[in-house]
Amino acid sequence: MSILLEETSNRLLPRIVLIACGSFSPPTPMHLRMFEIARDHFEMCGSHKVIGGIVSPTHDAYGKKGLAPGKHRCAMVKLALQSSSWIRLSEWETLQDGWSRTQAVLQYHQNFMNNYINSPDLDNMNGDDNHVPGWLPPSLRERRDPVQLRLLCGADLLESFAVPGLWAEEDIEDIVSNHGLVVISRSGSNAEKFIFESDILTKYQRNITLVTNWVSNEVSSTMIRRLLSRGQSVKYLIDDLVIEYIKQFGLFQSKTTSNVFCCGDTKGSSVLNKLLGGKTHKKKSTGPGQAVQVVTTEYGVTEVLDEDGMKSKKFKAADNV
Ligand SMILES: Nc1ncnc2c1ncn2[C@@H]1O[C@H](COP(=O)(O)OP(=O)(O)OP(=O)(O)O)[C@@H](O)[C@H]1O
Ligand SMILES: NC(=O)c1ccc[n+]([C@@H]2O[C@H](COP(=O)(O)O)[C@@H](O)[C@H]2O)c1
Repeated sequence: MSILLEETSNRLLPRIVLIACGSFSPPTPMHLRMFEIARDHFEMCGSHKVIGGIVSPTHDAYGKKGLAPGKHRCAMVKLALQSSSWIRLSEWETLQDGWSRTQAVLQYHQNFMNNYINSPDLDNMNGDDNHVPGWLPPSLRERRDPVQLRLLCGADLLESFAVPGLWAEEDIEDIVSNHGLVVISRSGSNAEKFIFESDILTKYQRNITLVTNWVSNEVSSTMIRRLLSRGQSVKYLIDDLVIEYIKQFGLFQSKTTSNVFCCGDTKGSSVLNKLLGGKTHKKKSTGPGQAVQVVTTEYGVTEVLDEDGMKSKKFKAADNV
């Protein structure tokens, strides 16, 4: 809703900021479309004012196969966001010592925004460090009322809540009760059914916004990596600037070449160090990202697929959540 509309309707809408957590290896147009679809939804409902969007790439230690180094993923997200006036990159996760749980990511960004809104003296907000991070929505201090940070995700991420051992129950509860979820539909997933089968999600259903994406686009990072690894074109599937960057740094190349920059891979590290100006990146392959793709195949039955689409686990969605 425009400021004018908001003013004429004589009420200030509660403000929200959307944050998408993921691998973004590489970022695809759908990662960013999620934000536009969600903002349109809130604007059309007239229920909230979306004042910013944050893309937060996960740490290298997440350990998912195909994860390019954080520095490259952040650079690609920045390029993909060049044409956006309101979605911004947060490098915070990638700069931590290890992988951060999504609940901790939300808490960090939420606390930072709360402090920023309430800080009487902007410059002293971070103590000695006056740096205001680039991910902060510029209009944050235009009003002093609180801003809620909501987790924006595709329905497959919601369904990953049921992967045994992947998410702590208290984290799920904290995310849905204190922040809220905005879930974009994705083919192969059934978010409504998934919520119905989960007691926690049903309890906090009012904090979960399901948005139907009527113009679905099944381009995924996995598909892009697959085409690239086969030396095939990805033009018109992802941003030209991102394609240029991938070419320039030789990312996602075929496993038979020497510079494969996947997590856990040690062969490409010397080439990688050169490209990164001699900096050594810690690479652990033991993070929770081993469960890479979650697909609901029939009502209530969820499959966890590995990178090559091989079925590795099959379970009832409600078993875990
Ligand atoms: N086509 C899509 N439709 C809806 N949501 C999507 C789509 N692609 C990605 N997302 C969402 O974007 C977020 C970040 O996802 P992620 O980086 O894992 O993308 P991905 O393309 O699914 O990656 P990968 O193929 O490596 O598993 C997740 O919440 C995911 O659900
Ligand atoms: N317990 C948790 O907080 C938890 C578990 C698994 C994945 N995640 C996050 O969800 C996102 C999933 O990304 P992918 O869909 O690329 O695997 C990542 O940002 C990852 O850090 C969080």
